Amino acid sequence: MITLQKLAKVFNTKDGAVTAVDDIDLTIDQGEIFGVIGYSGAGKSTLIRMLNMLEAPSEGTVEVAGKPMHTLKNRQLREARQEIGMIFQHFNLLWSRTVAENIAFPLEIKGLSKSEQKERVDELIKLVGLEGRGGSYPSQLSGGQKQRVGIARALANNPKVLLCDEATSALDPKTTDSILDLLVDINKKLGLTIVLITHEMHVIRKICHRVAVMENGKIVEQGDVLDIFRRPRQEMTKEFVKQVTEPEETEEALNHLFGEEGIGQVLQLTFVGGETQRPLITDVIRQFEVDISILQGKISQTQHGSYGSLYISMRGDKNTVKEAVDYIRAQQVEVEVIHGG
Ligand SMILES: Nc1ncnc2c1ncn2[C@@H]1O[C@H](COP(=O)(O)OP(=O)(O)OP(=O)(O)O)[C@@H](O)[C@H]1O
Repeated sequence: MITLQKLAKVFNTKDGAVTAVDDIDLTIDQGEIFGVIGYSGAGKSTLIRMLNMLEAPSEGTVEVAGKPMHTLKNRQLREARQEIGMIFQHFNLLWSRTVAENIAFPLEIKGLSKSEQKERVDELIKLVGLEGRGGSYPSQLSGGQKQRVGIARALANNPKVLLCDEATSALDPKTTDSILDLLVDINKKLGLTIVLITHEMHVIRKICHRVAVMENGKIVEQGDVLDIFRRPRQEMTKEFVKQVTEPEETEEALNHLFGEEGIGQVLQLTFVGGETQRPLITDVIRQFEVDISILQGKISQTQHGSYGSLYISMRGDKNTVKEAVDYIRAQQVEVEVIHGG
């Protein structure tokens, strides 16, 4: 559905050239929810804005829904853009227009009759759960409701692709989740391809099928969300995975524990899918002369199944501990020795 080849963007500023996107190759399949994660300045916004040519590439090609976007101009570009909806962090609504009038805006531009517009607006209002609010003005809505208007407007022309530029970054955690649920719902109902950019791994975990990690304009790692959680390779990816698997206070609490006598070896186990339900710890203590204390555990859900993260401390004879760790590794469970290795 989307193919990027050797895509690059260089901004020429007073202080010299800034390479925002650096030689990116990427393919996104139809019906996929694809996330791009990175810290501020990584180049995410520039990348997503090149998908609909809000930003023109310096080099490379962008193909969306079979159209070579980088070659199109004027009318052809306007037509191609109708296949690509977009939502923004700060909603970009028209404040002097009601909810219904905001949603109708792209339909007006397309030249639909008043009655056709009304019919489509009613459908969209229902789709995004804003029944009864069509006559309200944006200033009378909550942040979550404003983003629902943004989504309805972006979907008005039945696009094939929806681009989400930090669409939940201005919302509180509960509202974020309700908007993410809506995006999953729309993806399933309409078979829409969704590309989102974010700096929050929670967003990736909750709704994305695949993810790319961006740093300094490049994609440094990409893959299925579950695989990335299970085996992050790059330091940057590990940091993002920690946002979800390791609450902030964990590191502090563990560091405190490391100072205690007899803590033994502290291990982080990561397991996915059916493995999350295996009685692994029972197996280990039945087979090896080791003592295990569970320090912290968590199971999280992704679009492709669950994964768990468990911190344990293991004590016993050095060789036996090593054998027990090797045994756990042989069960397809990732083991990281984080203390006493
Ligand atoms: N119009 C512009 N002119 C000059 N430099 C720009 C422009 N837009 C972006 N940049 C630079 O390109 C780099 C990437 O910016 P970009 O906004 O794409 O990153 P980002 O990952 O989306 O970060 P953020 O979430 O903070 O927007 C930054 O160094 C930024 O300063």
